[in-house]
Amino acid sequence: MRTPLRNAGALAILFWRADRRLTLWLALLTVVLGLAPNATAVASGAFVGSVPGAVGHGPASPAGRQALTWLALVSLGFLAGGVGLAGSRLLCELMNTRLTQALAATVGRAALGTGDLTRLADPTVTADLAAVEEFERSDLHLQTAWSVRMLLTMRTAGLCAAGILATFAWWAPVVLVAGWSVTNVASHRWMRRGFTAVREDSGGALRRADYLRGLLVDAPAAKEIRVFGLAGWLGEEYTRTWRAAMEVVWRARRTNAWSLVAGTAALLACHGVVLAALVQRTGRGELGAGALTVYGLSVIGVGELGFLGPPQWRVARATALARQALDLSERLGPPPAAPSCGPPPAARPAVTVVPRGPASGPAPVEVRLTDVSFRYPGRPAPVVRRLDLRIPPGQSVAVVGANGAGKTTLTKLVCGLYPPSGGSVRLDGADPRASRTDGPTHGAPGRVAVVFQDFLRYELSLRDNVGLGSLPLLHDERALGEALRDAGGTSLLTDLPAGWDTILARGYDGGVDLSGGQWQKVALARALVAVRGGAGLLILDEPTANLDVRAETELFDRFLALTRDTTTILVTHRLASVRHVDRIVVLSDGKVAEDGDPDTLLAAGGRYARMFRLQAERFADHTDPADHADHADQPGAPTGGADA
Ligand SMILES: Nc1ncnc2c1ncn2[C@@H]1O[C@H](COP(=O)(O)OP(=O)(O)OP(=O)(O)O)[C@@H](O)[C@H]1O
Repeated sequence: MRTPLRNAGALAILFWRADRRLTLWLALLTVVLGLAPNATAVASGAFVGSVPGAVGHGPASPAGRQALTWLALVSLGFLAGGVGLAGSRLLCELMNTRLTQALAATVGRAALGTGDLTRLADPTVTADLAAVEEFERSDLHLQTAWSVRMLLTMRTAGLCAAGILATFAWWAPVVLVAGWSVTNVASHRWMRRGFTAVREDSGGALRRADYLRGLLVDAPAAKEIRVFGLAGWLGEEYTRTWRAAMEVVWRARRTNAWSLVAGTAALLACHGVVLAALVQRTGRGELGAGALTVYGLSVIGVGELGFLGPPQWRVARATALARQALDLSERLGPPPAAPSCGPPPAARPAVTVVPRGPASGPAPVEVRLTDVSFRYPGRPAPVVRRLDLRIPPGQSVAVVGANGAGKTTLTKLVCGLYPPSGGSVRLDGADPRASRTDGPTHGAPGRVAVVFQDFLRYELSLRDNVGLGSLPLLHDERALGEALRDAGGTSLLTDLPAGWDTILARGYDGGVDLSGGQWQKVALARALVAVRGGAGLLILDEPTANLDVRAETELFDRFLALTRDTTTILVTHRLASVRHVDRIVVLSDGKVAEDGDPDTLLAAGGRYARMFRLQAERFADHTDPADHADHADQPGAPTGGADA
């Protein structure tokens, strides 16, 4: 019993958070609509009781007028019920919109509120987030307010009917409620087994089935699936997985069907006892036609106390989800902590901070990692081991190393996306995970701009895709245009049908998808906008994989020139592309293997020099590795890794 009550409490909190006034109005309407049918039943009984007198003495007689008054009250009761229903439908629609927003805000803020990604990697959190998201995507949540209102109205009406029936015999409502309770418990048990099976036994399989179905219908997956001829296999795999998941639910329900039968039999028996008593006392002349009508309607009315149907199931699901959503927000910590790198989330409030323009230039950030170790949650071995690195403000550093050396992990730690397992990461002396939610800098642009390998491709306009680097510059077309130009994407603006307003995704009116290289330019432009907006540290983590090495070199050089006053970290495995950085850091096995300026490292003949020569010598018929190092990406070619 505690769990349903806790869940109901969670939904009540969500209602309250969503809109207090609307909640109060709905509560009032719920009570009125619950009382109305009982008042109508009493008026009906009185009308039936007054009919013989009215027939005997005529409609103009006092008895006739009394009958007509009762009839008018019955009609009024029906009318009030109808109007109340229409009104509550309207309020419920409004409430659902507010609830959707409250739920999204609760879960969204909770997810964003995590200063780092550690807890988001927790499988239980992922499962809860997926469940809430699935609920939001389903039609169910659009019926939540209506279902809650309906269920509470039913229960109010049932309670009122029980009170009326108690005036016939105190035990009558008790017997009926007992009958309904047995049925209720039996049905609840049957339902719960189904839900438990979904959540605990087949939740993973259902998510997998959902993922497989997504692969079948999602546009981005369509290319590979068609080329590899996977559609048939995927279709079968989806059906098999879904059936296997549902079989668990069906089995749970089949094996518990006996409880439904027993519950129904108990309910029939209890009704039989009360109806028999009513008939008996009517037969003895103790009850008139009016009283029989009222009590008969009350017997039916008490059913509202225990009736199980779609509203109850929907409310059960909504309350459970509300609990999950609140649990999530409690577990994930206090919202909202602004992420410390990358473009700020679109939902962040408008900023009041005056952005630093390019004229003054953003103050470059000092990066300092002291004795940093890091292990991914659930992974036994550390990926970064006791690493020390100081990057003075304004320096440009290339981080190089073999696949899996820990380059991306290092950038994530610098961004504060994960807390180090040991040691400390400081940007200008501050923890990059520190929240910026208080004080006048609330919503200020991040001090770190980053473009990851798997940067975000927002299904939004070109303007948003570029401008989200710094919200204050979102509508500054000049700044956005310059950033796009500097990222080499000016032609995009002229080629796209609606210019800045073109949605960068198919499936929207006039929407256009971009090529991989074009997307990279957009992402780079976004980072440049962030730098204009005040980011003093720019990290490019191989976002240039789609470019050949010459284009990558040109781009890096252009970026280094553009961001001369910004601390810059470039991650790449093509050493020729980063010849013009101030400093090279070679990572190997999560540690700094070599550190120095490119010329010194090359002259020293160590690991970096070997890597550089290997990449160059592989194409010995050419003299400049920059001309050819892109071929190093070919199968079998050295990756430029420290162990190459
Ligand atoms: N989210 C994660 N969870 C668990 N392990 C991870 C995660 N991300 C990376 N790793 C592991 O950490 C190690 C370092 O990965 P990282 O991506 O930092 O290497 P990298 O040097 O950037 O490699 P590449 O050049 O291939 O991009 C790898 O062994 C990888 O499998």
